[in-house]
Amino acid sequence: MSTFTHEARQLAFQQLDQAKLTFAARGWFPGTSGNLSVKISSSPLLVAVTASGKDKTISTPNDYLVVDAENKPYEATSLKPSAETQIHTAIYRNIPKAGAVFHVHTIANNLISELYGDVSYVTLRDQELIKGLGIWEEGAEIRIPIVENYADIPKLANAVENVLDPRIPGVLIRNHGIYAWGGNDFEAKRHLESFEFLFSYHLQWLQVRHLAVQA
Ligand SMILES: CSC[C@@H](O)[C@@H](O)C(=O)COP(=O)(O)O
Ligand SMILES: [Zn+2]
Repeated sequence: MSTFTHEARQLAFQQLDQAKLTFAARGWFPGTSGNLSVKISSSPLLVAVTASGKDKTISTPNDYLVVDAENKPYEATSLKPSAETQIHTAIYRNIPKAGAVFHVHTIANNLISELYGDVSYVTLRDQELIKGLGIWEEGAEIRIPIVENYADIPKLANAVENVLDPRIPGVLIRNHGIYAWGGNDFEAKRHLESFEFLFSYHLQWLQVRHLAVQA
């Protein structure tokens, strides 16, 4: 017997579609990259996730499916779950309050991950948008973990799992992209947008500062 209703599945698919088209309009899914998920049940863990290799700038009736805790389709389907589904389920397993996980490849998140990859984290401070991550303390400083981009997905998922920090809703994968999450789709989107703003600001700040020193 199914542990969720048809309506719950449809709502999750709609939320994924809305997030997908919004991010696609910003060019956040180059070359079919990126994947998104929304949790539909905690016990057992069941997750609505993007199908692998799809053009994420368009909507079709075959873009999403439901997977279980073993990353296998929960219902009969010809669709293949995202190749990186295991990273999503690792996050849900370790962060029980996570309700949605969004992954995008952007120039800004790739540059930041390479710039600070050798130290395995990037530190950001003195930015209003840190509040967008749900961190409201005065003068907050955040450390976003960075893991190496292992081709072996179980190894990559394990690396992500090992650096999860419940205070920081994101992990960078070096020269690959970011995984960001939140209690629901709205919060995961806010976190992802905040991270991307912080990364772009930081990169532009480094450039402007460099030019100012030269002048
Ligand atoms: C086509 S490049 C990107 C992929 O290798 C992967 O990193 C990615 O984000 C998308 O994989 P997918 O299987 O479509 O979810
Ligand atoms: Zn990816």
